[in-house]
Amino acid sequence: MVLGGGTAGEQVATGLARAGRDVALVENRLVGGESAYFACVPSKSLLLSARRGETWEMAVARRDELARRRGDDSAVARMAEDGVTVLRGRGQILEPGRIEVDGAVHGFGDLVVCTGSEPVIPPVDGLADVPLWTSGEALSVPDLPRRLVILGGGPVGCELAQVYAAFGSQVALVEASGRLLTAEAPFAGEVLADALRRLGVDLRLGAGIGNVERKDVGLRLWLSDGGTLDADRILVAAGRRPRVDGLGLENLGIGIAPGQGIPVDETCRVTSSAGGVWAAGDVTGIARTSHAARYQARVVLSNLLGQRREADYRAIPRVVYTTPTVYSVGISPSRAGELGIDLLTAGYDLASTARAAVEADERGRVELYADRSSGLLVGAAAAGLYAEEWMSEIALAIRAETPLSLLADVVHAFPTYGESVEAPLRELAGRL
Ligand SMILES: Cc1cc2nc3c(=O)[nH]c(=O)nc-3n(C[C@H](O)[C@H](O)[C@H](O)COP(=O)(O)OP(=O)(O)OC[C@H]3O[C@@H](n4cnc5c(N)ncnc54)[C@H](O)[C@@H]3O)c2cc1C
Ligand SMILES: NC(=O)c1ccc[n+]([C@@H]2O[C@H](COP(=O)([O-])OP(=O)(O)OC[C@H]3O[C@@H](n4cnc5c(N)ncnc54)[C@H](O)[C@@H]3O)[C@@H](O)[C@H]2O)c1
Repeated sequence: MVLGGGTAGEQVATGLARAGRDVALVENRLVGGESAYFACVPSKSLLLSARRGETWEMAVARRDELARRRGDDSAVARMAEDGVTVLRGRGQILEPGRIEVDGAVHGFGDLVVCTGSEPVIPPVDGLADVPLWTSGEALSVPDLPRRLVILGGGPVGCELAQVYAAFGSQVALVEASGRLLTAEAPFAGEVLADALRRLGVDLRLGAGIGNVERKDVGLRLWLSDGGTLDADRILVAAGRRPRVDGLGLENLGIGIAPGQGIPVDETCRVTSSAGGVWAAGDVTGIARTSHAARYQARVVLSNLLGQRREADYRAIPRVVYTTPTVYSVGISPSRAGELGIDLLTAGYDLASTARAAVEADERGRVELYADRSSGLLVGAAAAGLYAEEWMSEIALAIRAETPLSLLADVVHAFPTYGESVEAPLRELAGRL
């Protein structure tokens, strides 16, 4: 029994059915989940349309086409072809081996929980009384607000600020911490802040929203730093939490701390359950990207099919698909500080590559982080055009624990942005 038919659930169910197992998938919205209809695909489509200079109408038409007009007929048909039984409705676990789906009770042997995550709405005075968007609405409705305030400067807030500003909305972004993409290397947030400001985005960093009030026309927001903002629409992009409420997990003896994901071990088996219960994707709270959800799904699949497999999260990329792209992988400088790792850092400005001159785009930088004690690369960050493509070799280097002396000997084609990693790799190899 697979509970939740998004990125992770679809992959687990299909894989098990193809291996000849008897599988049911419970889904209460759309088979395919957030990514296909309300998150990754529509946001990347709008960002590309913005880069190409398309009109808003063309961009919305393209987005909706790619998001399959938010219909899952083809996804459900594919499931049926693979032999998966799709149970439409909300699933709630009653006891070990029994689940209720909209009034009907079904039995199961193994259970895989893949219920994803949901947006967090911060407790701001007046916020509950005004019409709000979360990313789901922002990526599925045809409206282009004249004045948009975005609450939160993480990946969602930054990507959507660029989209709406590029299509002509007057965008303000309010971020409580002092910078964008707080968890990543500081230079990445600075490069992105510069790009957003050039598009006309009003960045209010280091401020929260005190309260919100409805006006005759639109809304007024009072900020914690004493400032005000007027808007026609608020988009809340203040983080997401694992979707665990109301699933009946307590009936399997699974306890979860507030705001946390379902605790799993390295095989993605739920640690506090009696056995036969697994989890994959955002609901585990571990990596919260589609590629991580698919990876965990493959790990669950192997283990359920009798081949032990352990997940390794050391080199899962984190990408913000703005222009320029922000790519991070492995340990960030702040995480290294928390873990007490003695980090060696070497960086390079993309402006010094020949490719930057050819592209007439000199924005950005790359930084590589090595652990002085192990002598290995443990993290990297880049802000620059196409960084999501040319930084993949660094993910491989971290995952494969490739010696720095060998990495420093790798030759990159001329003229590419990829050449930018050569000097920092040589520097790190020389300092170790
Ligand atoms: C705006 C935005 C942009 C993003 N862009 C990217 C990107 O570019 N790249 C990237 O890698 N990641 C991106 N992400 C993250 C990515 O969308 C998620 O990591 C991914 O969708 C998680 O997949 P999942 O299978 O865990 O959950 P989901 O795909 O959300 O699937 C969970 C499913 O479970 C169902 N469900 C929940 N509870 C029940 C229940 N009780 N009964 C029945 N069904 C239930 C839900 O309806 C849903 O379909 C983005 C996220 C957002 C919000
Ligand atoms: N390209 C991608 O892979 C991609 C894109 C978008 C989202 N995602 C996933 O979606 C998840 C959610 O992204 P997100 O950007 O919503 O969350 P986030 O947690 O990364 O960022 C939320 C931001 O909102 C700020 N904030 C919270 N409350 C606030 C308040 N009251 N006032 C002002 N600021 C406030 C926080 O300081 C934080 O910087 C991420 O974990 C990410 O993995 C991935």
